[in-house]
Amino acid sequence: MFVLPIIYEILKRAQDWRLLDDIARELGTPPESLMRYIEEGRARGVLYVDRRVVESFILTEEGQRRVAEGLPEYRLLKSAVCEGGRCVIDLSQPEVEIALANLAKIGIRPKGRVLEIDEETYKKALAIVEERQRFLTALDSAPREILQEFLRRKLVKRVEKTQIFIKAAVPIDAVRPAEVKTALTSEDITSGRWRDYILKPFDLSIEPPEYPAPVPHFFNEFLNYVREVMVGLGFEEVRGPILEVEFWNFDALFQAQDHPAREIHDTFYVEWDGPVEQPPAELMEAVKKVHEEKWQYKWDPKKALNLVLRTQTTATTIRALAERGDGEYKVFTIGRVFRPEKLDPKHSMEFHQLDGIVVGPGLTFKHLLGQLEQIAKALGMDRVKFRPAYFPFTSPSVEVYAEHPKLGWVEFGGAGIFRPEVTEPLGVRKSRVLAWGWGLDRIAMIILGIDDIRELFTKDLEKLQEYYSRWVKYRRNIGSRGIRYTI
Ligand SMILES: N[C@@H](Cc1ccccc1)C(=O)O
Repeated sequence: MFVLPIIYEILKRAQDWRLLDDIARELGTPPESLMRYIEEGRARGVLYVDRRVVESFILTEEGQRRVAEGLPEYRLLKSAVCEGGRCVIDLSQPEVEIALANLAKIGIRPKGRVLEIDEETYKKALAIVEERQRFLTALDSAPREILQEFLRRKLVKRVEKTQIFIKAAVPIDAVRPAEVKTALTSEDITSGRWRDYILKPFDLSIEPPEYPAPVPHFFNEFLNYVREVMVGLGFEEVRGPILEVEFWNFDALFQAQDHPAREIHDTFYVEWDGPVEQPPAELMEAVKKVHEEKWQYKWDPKKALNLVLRTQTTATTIRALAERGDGEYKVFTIGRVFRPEKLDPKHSMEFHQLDGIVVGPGLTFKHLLGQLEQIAKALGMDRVKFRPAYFPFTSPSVEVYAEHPKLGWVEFGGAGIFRPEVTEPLGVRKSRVLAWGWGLDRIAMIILGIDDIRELFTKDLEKLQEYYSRWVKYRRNIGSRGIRYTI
């Protein structure tokens, strides 16, 4: 069995019953600091613990004073002047009454104003008194009658003390000291060495240190600004779940169930056997029909109800479209999305998107580009480029790029007009739907000149300050910039 190294040290010394205080002294630690290990050893069944209440004596304040100054009778005897076999003590001294009362008990009494005794008697008396003085500093070894006397004189008081005795419950070769770990490496796990470690449990009751946020978080400020811009342009905000059914994340967007983006490497699938929110039955039916007709495969309603971490906030705008149907309106959503990407300066498995739709009859591709231009301008992006692209749910489709001061042209989102295969099952027939999804992390990197996506989540206070001041400067300049774009 593996035990903490300190417990091992204790067990080694406690093969027989031992007083904890003695072991603590050997280990050079105060006994109190061993208590939690004693408890742990007991809980793990490697240690017996026996508590005994014993009486013990400690000095009173008076007792402490007498240790420092000497007992009155001791001081009196020490002031003797001995000559020619006789010892004489002057009695005009402080506390002489107490001293004499105690000397009387050992048969020494004055005659008149001086105390005069033969040297032999003096030496005997001094020996008795010296011993008493010594026992005052060694109460543990003092004989009973001396303690009684100290008690009577209120030099000591009786207290009860718990003594802890311990004894190993296992032979020492049945245990081995183990390393204590607060974190495991992948090496620890693959080699199986983790079995030999003792894992320190997290104590969730401990308050974390307070985060002295010197400035608001620039990325939060940026997200709020994007929200303001969208509302300012006449869009209404909608929200949707992060834990989404495949139906809204993929099926309603005409992404075939065998589309590569739905394979495990691109999506975090969530295991869940409980109930999920059911999309309307006639909608499921309509989506099934269009998938089977156009993509030529057997659509599986069960698969559509699997849970995923949403991979795109288009899942949320398509919900809004299904709810509101035909008409004239503009909605947007801002939220987190998740994809199993390899973390690098431009990719993270968790990022933020701004998705928007503009719904209305007679909308065209030009309207879309105009709308995107307007938003890009409001966010202060100098130049954007559009490139033809493919998304299963839009046609025509574009990718949108902007120039990063260091990384060059960076793609930050997609856009297009929803295909009839997307809109018709939702009952949207008279209107066309302009749609886009932009990566907000990338946009923040572009406008603030940050060249690694991980920096958006830095904990370095100086950097947070630096990025915040860049953001403040940037915001001040937005509006005085123009936008040029090429198609
Ligand atoms: N959802 C797409 C972006 C997009 C949204 C809407 C229309 C076209 C493209 C993505 O995440 O890549």
